[in-house]
Amino acid sequence: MSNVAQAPPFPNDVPTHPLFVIDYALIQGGDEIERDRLWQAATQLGFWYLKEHGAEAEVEAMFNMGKAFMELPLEEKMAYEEGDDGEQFGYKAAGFHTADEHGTLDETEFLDVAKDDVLAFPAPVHRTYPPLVADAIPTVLRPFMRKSLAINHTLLGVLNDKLGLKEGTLADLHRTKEKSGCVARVIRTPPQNGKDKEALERQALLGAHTDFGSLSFLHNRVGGLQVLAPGTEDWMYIRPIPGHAICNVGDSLNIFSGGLIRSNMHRVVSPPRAQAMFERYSLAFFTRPHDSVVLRPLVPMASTPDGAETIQEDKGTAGEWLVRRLKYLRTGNYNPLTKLSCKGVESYTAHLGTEDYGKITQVAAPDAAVGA
Ligand SMILES: O=C(O)CCC(=O)C(=O)O
Ligand SMILES: [Fe+2]
Repeated sequence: MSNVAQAPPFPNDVPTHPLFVIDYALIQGGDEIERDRLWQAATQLGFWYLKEHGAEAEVEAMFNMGKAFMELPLEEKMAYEEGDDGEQFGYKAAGFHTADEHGTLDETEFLDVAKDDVLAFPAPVHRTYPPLVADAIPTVLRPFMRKSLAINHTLLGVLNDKLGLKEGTLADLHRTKEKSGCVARVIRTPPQNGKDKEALERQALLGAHTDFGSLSFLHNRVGGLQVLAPGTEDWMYIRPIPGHAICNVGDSLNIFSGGLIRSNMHRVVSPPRAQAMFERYSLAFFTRPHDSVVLRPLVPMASTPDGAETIQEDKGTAGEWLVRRLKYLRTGNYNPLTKLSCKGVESYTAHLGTEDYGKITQVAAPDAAVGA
């Protein structure tokens, strides 16, 4: 166990939302039942646990590198700040994203390292990184990314088949060699002690959002991640389970699937109870379509329960989608008086993705799910 996991275990008396547990070894072996369960998880909530993924050692090394980076002096990190133009790689300081439509500041720091920079290293594709991060590219970042990419591509292959798409269709929209927004992210939030209970329950440290790309491979050590399940109004914690990654679907895959595969709302709040007194670290790898891919449905569109079609037209390219979503999350583009960005576009709502499309499938209690 690394030194990022000092907090006590997630409490047993805090309500949590159950998730399917998908066994990656069975998926790799082509097990039909497990492939069906992955499809159910992806279409019902769009979140599942993944066990037997074989990336634990790489994840651990990433946490240790990420912690060393986060402990650098703020001014060193600020030299790599992502800025207000939709740049998605580098460092995002706390308070630089709005956490809600009122312009509340987020409390989350990111280290975002591009897949393209890691695979082409030492040649920079998008940007350079602090020496501590650059030095870790061959030994830490590259092994983590290679595993994450392989896992997400295997899962995409299953979803490709279940959608009835010609073999390789989704793979062809996520070509590793093309420039993309694929990124490894280390996430830190500060200890939350000293805040009153109500503030803790109310305040998002990372605002409610859907992910921008296709598949996210997430590693939580302490609580804080919450989902808003379809048909419900209460945010529910997801329980971190040792050795289990949390996988979730993002907007691009939701759009490709005509709304069938769900990109669900989630956020980060204070870890519960005694865990709140500790820093929270988490780690994600986001697989996103390459930048030039046009986001549009590839299968007939799903309908909402009242029959209304949800995804009407193409949404521009994956690259444009990312820039728009990131840019209008930036505090620097938010005007607290008019809620208009400096450039005269509605700011917070201008960043939104497929959050409105999530009313397609009713969530059923997953079988054999744990975490509740
Ligand atoms: O830290 C987490 O558990 C989730 C982070 C997240 O949702 C994101 O970075 O998109
Ligand atoms: Fe997310």
